[in-house]
Amino acid sequence: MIPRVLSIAGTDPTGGAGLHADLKAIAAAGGYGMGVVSSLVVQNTQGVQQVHTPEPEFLRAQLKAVSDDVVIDAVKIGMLADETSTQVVVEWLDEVLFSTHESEVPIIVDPVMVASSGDALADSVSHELLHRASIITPNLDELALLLHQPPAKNPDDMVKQAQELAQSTGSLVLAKGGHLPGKDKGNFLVGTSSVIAHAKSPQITTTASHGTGCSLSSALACRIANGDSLPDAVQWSTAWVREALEFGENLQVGHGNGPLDHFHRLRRQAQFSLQVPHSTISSPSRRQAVVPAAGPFTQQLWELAGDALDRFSQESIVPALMQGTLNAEQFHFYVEQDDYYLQVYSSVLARLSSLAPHEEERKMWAKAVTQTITVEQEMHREFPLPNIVEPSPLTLAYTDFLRAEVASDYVVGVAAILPCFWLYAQLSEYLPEEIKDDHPYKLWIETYRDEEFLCATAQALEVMEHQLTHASNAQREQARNAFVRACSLEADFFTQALLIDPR
Ligand SMILES: Nc1ncnc2c1ncn2[C@@H]1O[C@H](COP(=O)(O)OP(=O)(O)O)[C@@H](O)[C@H]1O
Ligand SMILES: Cc1ncc(COP(=O)(O)O)c(N)n1
Repeated sequence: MIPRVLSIAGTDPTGGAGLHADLKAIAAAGGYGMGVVSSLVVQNTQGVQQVHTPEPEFLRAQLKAVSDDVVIDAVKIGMLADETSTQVVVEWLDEVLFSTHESEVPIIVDPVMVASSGDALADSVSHELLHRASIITPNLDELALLLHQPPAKNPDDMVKQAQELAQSTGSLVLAKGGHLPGKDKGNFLVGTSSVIAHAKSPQITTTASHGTGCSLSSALACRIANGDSLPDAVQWSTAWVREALEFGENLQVGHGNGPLDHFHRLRRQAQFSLQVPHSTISSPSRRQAVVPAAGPFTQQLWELAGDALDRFSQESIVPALMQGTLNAEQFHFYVEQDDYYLQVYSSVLARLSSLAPHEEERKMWAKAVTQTITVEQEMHREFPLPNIVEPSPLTLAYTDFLRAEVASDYVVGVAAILPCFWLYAQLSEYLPEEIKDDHPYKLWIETYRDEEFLCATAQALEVMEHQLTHASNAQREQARNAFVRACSLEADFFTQALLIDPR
């Protein structure tokens, strides 16, 4: 079922806040958005210029038009400019929504009073409305205003105030930490006596903050209507808003505080590289290899890795992994897939060892098998993994590809396995200079400095160079193709975790 979510809110002709933001947020959260206009607001990213609030009958008629026709799975209420508008909504909730809908419809009230530009949008939010909310989503200042107290200065005080509001209204309160000092801008879902959920939102420095609160509460309404548990819905919407905030400036909308990129995640998912044919290499790599090529043949391969390396370093999990901001669920997925991959990878290395024409090469591949098994055992010690990992379609495509290439020809097999050494070795280039102790992936990324692995990569490159020097032209062509395909799969392998909806 696709949740049908109604937003009752004011407008923003620049599309970043109010009803416009709500509809985008609902769509991004997987729902069908509907909108009843409470006030027409002349505003842009720099501020509010005028507010026109239609007659109460007009608001009533809009609400009736929706509820006469559509089953509503959740309601998000934003700006209500005056007491009369609030009264109309309260009556509609009591007389229509609560009486005609069999199951309880979640009502998320965002007590909008002041726009992020500092302009007033409503004088107050009536307790009559707050009492009817399932969840109220005030920011720091709104929470303080509702309680007639000064704004909280730290998360603990914010939670205490949220608890007070929950007690006086009987509703849950999502206290939003966007304006808290400190590095975490996360949110707390609070009941009368306890914290039900906390979702972290590590600070992003951006001017694209217009409509953050509207978007968060709409996404929350939609995820609850979707059937998510409350903690899951809070996690999902907080992580999604943060991502939309992170990429908002790219939209280049307006000269003030611009909007979030509500559809950044969908855009990223749509760009997933499996759609790009492997043969379209547009930018030969000019970057320095951490482990240098072993001669002209491997140098040519390095240049062919250009596109994949760009994706690997910019669009995969690598940047977030290095910064420590990668979502835990995405990291876990990556580690699981890596575990499956390594099992197949070690069997492919073993096969190369059995095919190698010289004793030295046989020993080298066999040593790589042992190293891989050791890494895998360590992974199992450090990170709890299920006994049987289900490979994703992409992981399976990569591992099946390696199995097929190694079965066709030794030289081609070496070319297919090479990106796993070479691109992986490149990871040490992206390591932060200092990995702080509170970096959540410290243990993991420190292994990227492993000298033994860099040494094994140099040896694999020697083998490749030697084999290509003595190969036929047909074999070289096949080997190049296998290498480019494997580079692309390696980059995809590091990108696929981002396709998961993080919470
Ligand atoms: N600078 C930021 N870095 C990370 N997350 C942020 C930032 N600003 C806002 N958020 C997220 O957006 C949510 C809503 O923002 P907030 O400013 O608190 O609300 P409002 O837009 O109503 O003033 C925050 O609770 C937080 O989850
Ligand atoms: C119609 C309308 N509703 C709400 C806001 C608040 O926006 P923000 O989420 O940035 O506080 C706004 N600027 N306009």
